[in-house]
Amino acid sequence: MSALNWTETFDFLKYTLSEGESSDIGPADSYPKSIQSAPACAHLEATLLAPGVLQFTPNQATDTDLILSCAVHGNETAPIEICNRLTNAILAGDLNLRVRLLVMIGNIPAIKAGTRFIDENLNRLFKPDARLTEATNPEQSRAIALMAEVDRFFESGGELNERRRIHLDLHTAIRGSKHQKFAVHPFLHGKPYQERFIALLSGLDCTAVLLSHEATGTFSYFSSKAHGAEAATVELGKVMPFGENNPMDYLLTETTLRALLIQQFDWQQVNWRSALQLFQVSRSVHKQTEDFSLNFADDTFNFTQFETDSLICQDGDTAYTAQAPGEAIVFPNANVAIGQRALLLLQTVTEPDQRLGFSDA
Ligand SMILES: O=C(O)CCC(=O)N[C@@H](CCC(=O)O)C(=O)O
Ligand SMILES: [Zn+2]
Repeated sequence: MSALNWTETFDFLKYTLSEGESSDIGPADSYPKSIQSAPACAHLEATLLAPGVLQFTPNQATDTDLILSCAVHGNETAPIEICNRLTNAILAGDLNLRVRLLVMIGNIPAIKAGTRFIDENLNRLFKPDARLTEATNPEQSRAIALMAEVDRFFESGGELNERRRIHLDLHTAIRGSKHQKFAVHPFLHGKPYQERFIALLSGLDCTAVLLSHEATGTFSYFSSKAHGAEAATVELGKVMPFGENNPMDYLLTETTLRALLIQQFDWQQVNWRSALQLFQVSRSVHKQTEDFSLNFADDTFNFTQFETDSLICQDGDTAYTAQAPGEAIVFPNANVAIGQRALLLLQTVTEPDQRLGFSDA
């Protein structure tokens, strides 16, 4: 294994973005690389497994395998900054890690380009039951590599019944939201929800959780379905350029992430029932024609509700109207490719315990 010497100026994000552009970090194919001489290396191993993929393994026994991923969409900068701060803090010895941790920076070329993706939306390519095996563009090859890293990380941690597996895939939303921070919980195919995980999402400052109604190609769905991980797409505010995110907006989120990393997060202290609204995804609208339009203004917030029978969007000859009182929109985007999801429709869940299935907890 090749080695990389940590110095006080080491910065995980800068290192990842400068790879291939600087002669002092070695060729891009010299993986894995063990990080040496960091203050934290006295009590953990830090190994760069691939560009933007860094595993921390504490020397002492752990019972949790945690994945923190960001930049699955390249222009969603706040999560990248959060993951970078946490990673640098661990290496500098400022955070006493007590879980196995895999940090993943998703779409590196898209970060450099300042765009959501280069050729294709990476967060539609993680299909556990119809896996990509050959790539025809950068996102497809990255999806194949990231899925292999997730497989290896969870499988090498130990059996699912002996470990807690968590994957938090951190994003930001394109438009403003009535809930500044919220999470999308993957479809569980009838398996039970975990109250401790809903409480964790609340602890991360999410005030809404959307329960998916179907299989998808998202990164969090992959970890949930293929590895039984407690997983979610966590939306942390709105897309902003690097440097324009206010760290104060992420104080609670980051405090909870730090607590999770040092095994000090106590989910039973979180009053999620009063802090969090639950939504069921009722419909997923996929764009079918170039003649697709949204029937509301560009600055309409996520979670805006529509009156029954009012027009939400039009796709060629098909009109989508609100089917129940208070049906709400999230992630509307008329500019997606044909066949891709153009928006989700939501119903408010009035009996969260009943819907989540742990009313006796
Ligand atoms: O704001 C938007 O329109 C998109 C924000 C975003 O990237 N959301 C994720 C959600 C993934 C999920 O449904 O779990 C995405 O669209 O990939
Ligand atoms: Zn995103």
